[in-house]
Amino acid sequence: MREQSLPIRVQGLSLTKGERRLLDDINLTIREPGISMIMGPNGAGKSLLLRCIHGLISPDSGTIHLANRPLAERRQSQAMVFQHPVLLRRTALQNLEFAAPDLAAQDPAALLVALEKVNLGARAHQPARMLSGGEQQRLALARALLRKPGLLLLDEATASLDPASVYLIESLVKQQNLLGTKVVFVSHDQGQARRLADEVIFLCHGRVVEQRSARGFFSAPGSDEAKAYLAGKIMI
Ligand SMILES: Nc1ncnc2c1ncn2[C@@H]1O[C@H](COP(=O)(O)OP(=O)(O)OP(=O)(O)O)[C@@H](O)[C@H]1O
Repeated sequence: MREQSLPIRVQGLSLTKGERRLLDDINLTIREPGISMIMGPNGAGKSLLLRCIHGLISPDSGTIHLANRPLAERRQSQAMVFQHPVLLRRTALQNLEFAAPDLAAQDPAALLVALEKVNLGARAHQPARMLSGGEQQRLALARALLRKPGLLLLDEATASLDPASVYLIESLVKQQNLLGTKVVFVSHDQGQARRLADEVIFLCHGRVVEQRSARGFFSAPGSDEAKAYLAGKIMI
C-alpha cells in the first residue's frame, strides 16, 4: 500500500551558504497527483530543493509537510533516484536484497521480477558497478520502487542515457504514477517534460518563479525567466 503524500507543502524554505542565498523563501504547494517537473537554469536550486524534500539537507529555515505530516515522520515512504546512482560493490540482485531484506527473505522471486521489469533479469548476478550507466540507473530505479514509495523523487535520472533507456525509465515512472506514486522529477530535457509533466515548477535564483500546468507553461510561459530558459538563452 502506497502512503499518500499529497499535498506536499513547502513553507518559507531558505538555505544560505556563506554569502549566497541558495534557496530563497520557497513557498510551494504540490497538489497534483500527476507528475510534477521541476525545471530551471543551472544553479537555480532544483537539486537542493529536491534534497530538502527528501530530508537529505536541513534548510536554515522553513518547513516541509507531506499529507499534513512533518517530513521527518514520512521519510520511509519516499525514494529518490539520483543522476549518478550509488551502488554497492555487490551483484545487481544483492543490491536489491540489501535494500529490501524483509522482502528478500519472504519472497526472493519478487526481486528477480523487479530486475526483469527494468530489463536486467539477465544481469542479476553481475557486479552492479560493472553495469553500463543506463543499466545502473535502471537498477537504481528498481531499488527505489521496491519500497512502493508514496513519493518518488528523480534528479536528472535520465541525463546521458540512450533513448531506449530513457524510454524504459519514463514508461516505468508513468506506470508508477498511475499506480498512485506521486512523482517529482528534475529535468532540463524539454522533450521529456512535454512527454511526462502534468505541471511544471520553474525555479530561478533559488525562488519559485512559476507553477502551472505543463500545457500552459510550454504554450505561454508567464515570466521573462521562463521565456529565456525555453528559448535556450543563457541566464546569469
Ligand atoms: N554545499 C554547497 N555549498 C555551497 N554552494 C552549494 C552547495 N550545494 C549547492 N550549491 C550551490 O547552490 C546552487 C544551486 O545548486 P543546485 O545543485 O540545486 O542547482 P540546480 O538547479 O540543480 O542546477 P543544475 O541544473 O546545474 O544541476 C549552485 O550554484 C551550487 O553551486
